[in-house]
Amino acid sequence: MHSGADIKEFGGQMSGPPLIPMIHAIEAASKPVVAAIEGIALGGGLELALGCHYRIAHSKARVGLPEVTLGLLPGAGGSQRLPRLIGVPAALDLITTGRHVTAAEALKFGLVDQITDHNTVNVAVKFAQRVADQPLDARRISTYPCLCPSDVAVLFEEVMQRVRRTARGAIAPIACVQAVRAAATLPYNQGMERERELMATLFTSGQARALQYFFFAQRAVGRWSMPSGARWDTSKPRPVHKAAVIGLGTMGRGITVALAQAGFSVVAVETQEKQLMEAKQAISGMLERGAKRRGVAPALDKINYGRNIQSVADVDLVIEAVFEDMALKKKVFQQLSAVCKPSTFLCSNTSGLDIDQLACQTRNPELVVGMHFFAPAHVMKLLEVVYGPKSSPLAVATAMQLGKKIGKVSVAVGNCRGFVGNRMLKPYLEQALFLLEEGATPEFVDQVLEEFGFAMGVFRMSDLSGLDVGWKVRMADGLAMPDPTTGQPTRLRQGRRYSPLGDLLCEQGRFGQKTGRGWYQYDKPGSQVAKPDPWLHSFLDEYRARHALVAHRIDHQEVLERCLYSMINEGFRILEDGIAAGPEDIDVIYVFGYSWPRHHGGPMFYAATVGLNKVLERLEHYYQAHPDVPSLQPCHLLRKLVASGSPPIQKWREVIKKVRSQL
Ligand SMILES: CCC/C=C/C(=O)SCCNC(=O)CCNC(=O)[C@H](O)C(C)(C)COP(=O)([O-])OP(=O)([O-])OC[C@H]1O[C@@H](n2cnc3c(N)ncnc32)[C@H](O)[C@@H]1OP(=O)([O-])[O-]
Repeated sequence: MHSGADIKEFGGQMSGPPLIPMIHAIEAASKPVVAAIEGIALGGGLELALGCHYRIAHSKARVGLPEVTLGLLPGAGGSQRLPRLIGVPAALDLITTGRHVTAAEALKFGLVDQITDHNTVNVAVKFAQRVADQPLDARRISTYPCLCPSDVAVLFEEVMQRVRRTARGAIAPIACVQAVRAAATLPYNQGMERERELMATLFTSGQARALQYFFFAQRAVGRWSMPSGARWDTSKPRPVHKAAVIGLGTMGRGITVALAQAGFSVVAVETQEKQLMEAKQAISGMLERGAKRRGVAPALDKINYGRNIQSVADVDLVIEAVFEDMALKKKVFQQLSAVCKPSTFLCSNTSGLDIDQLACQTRNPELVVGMHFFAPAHVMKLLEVVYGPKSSPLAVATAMQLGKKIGKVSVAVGNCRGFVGNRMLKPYLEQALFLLEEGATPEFVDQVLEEFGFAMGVFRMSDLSGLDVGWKVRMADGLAMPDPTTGQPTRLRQGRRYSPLGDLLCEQGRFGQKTGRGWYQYDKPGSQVAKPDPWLHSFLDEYRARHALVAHRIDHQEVLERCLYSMINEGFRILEDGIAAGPEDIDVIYVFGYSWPRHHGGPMFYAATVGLNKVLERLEHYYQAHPDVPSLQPCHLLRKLVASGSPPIQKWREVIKKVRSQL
């Protein structure tokens, strides 16, 4: 088993002998060298095997060149040998995606010479004896010509365009294509030189550091802790065999599919007949499509549908996914508490409501936690597991383990409005609206955010998810209403600046893609092609005139700083309040749940990269200009970190601990 270089050593002194000369020496050896691959051979591990004359893999082995996921390329000859061995198209696929392949697939590619179910080393020794007297000249991959399709220039052009489109500003996938192009067009030695130059650029890039940080952050979130001192390693989960989902709207359907696909028996309850029929059809379709993609049988028989909440009496865990309305959810929790076994965990898929209020409706509030999925729930990797003041470590451990079993990256977070993800989204969305009021257009704001690396800018995203969702929440909060004295929308609510722009669009029936109009216009309802809307531009002009707002030129820097730094500032408040245990939790939530570009590490890592003093200074600047926007006021923890000399992100927890103990 060889998982490649020790990622902690990147950027510092690497231990052990230099890999490239060692691989060259193996390849140049006059005796045959056979690599026996068991478990995994990734990165440098596979590059070493590519220097050998033959490769034998166990049938359960996996191989791959995952360097691109760490912001690098296979820099020990991998980018030059792999295309020579398996051809340019297959090598481009493996190197630009970093995906792991099974032994069977590796054999199909010609990456390994033989696979075995027996002891790999024994088989490799026998193999070596068999080939001992065969000439090695034809086994040294660096001497192979690179197998290219005749239209290789067109192929590289197409791949480069596709990679640029999907890389969202990440440089490693592009460098990977350039390195493979060098293999296809240059002699081996020159190709190696090009690989070295490209690797040197990547090695010192901030993106590689961000991706390597993120590798460890993903693993760090599994080591959760609660302010009570409960921890992942001292809290045992209870096994869950049978689960239930209550409410089969979009979220409930996705959650049911995720559970069934992972092998859980699911009781899926929907009280409305028509909705239940539609849900059954939709869930079966999702399961069948997923099974076809994975080449397995659809898990249709794992689900029992029902209209009656009584049918969940014997399940181990329930996930409530009814409409986002506190009164309704409270009622459901009262019913569940009466119907279920006393030991059943009761979880809510709320995206921001108070878990404690729900827990208070039940006999066993310690068994209540939030399980906040992201749409579409069977696809999106993120799960926020939300503990309230009464939630037991057992309930948190069980929800975290269930998340893992259904393939989610689960992050344990505290209970507050919006939890971590949606709480941080609020100032970000708010700033985007303020920027429109002050002179920007939705297209410009989105362009800046998409250039930064978000899959979608804030306004395109809002059109996709539907403007009416937030409108209903703001109405319930008493925000989205005209001023009772004037009947006019006001720009001040509850003592702070408020933008009613989203509410005004909803009043016009502009709910986004589904109505064919939102921040953009669409050819027809449901279309995904967003086009700038002249109506919206005149509407903004009129709005500014009505409120005596003078449009000013807003540049790229202002959009980025106001949207991102206000969100980051909220992230520091979340850390200060103990809602997230550390910056890694926030960063993992943002990358997996909100399409934050992974090559920027996550919002908190990005703040560290920009420099905490710069973030502080710019927030102070904007807060001075907008004193009625509290989210721009730099929080105590940020000031404290800057005053402590802006320690590296790995040391923030020490400062956070001090700040929390002073509160
Ligand atoms: C010039 C040429 C240089 C060569 C470059 C390369 O080789 S680039 C290629 C570089 N290689 C890669 O990109 C491979 C990266 N690794 C993987 O993809 C997966 O770990 C796995 C598939 C090997 C095992 O998955 P799994 O779910 O069974 O296990 P898990 O993921 O939970 O890990 C268990 C523990 O091991 C830790 N750890 C693991 N690998 C490394 C590492 N390389 N380094 C350091 N640490 C590593 C991991 O952090 C965790 O520690 P914790 O949190 O317990 O303290």
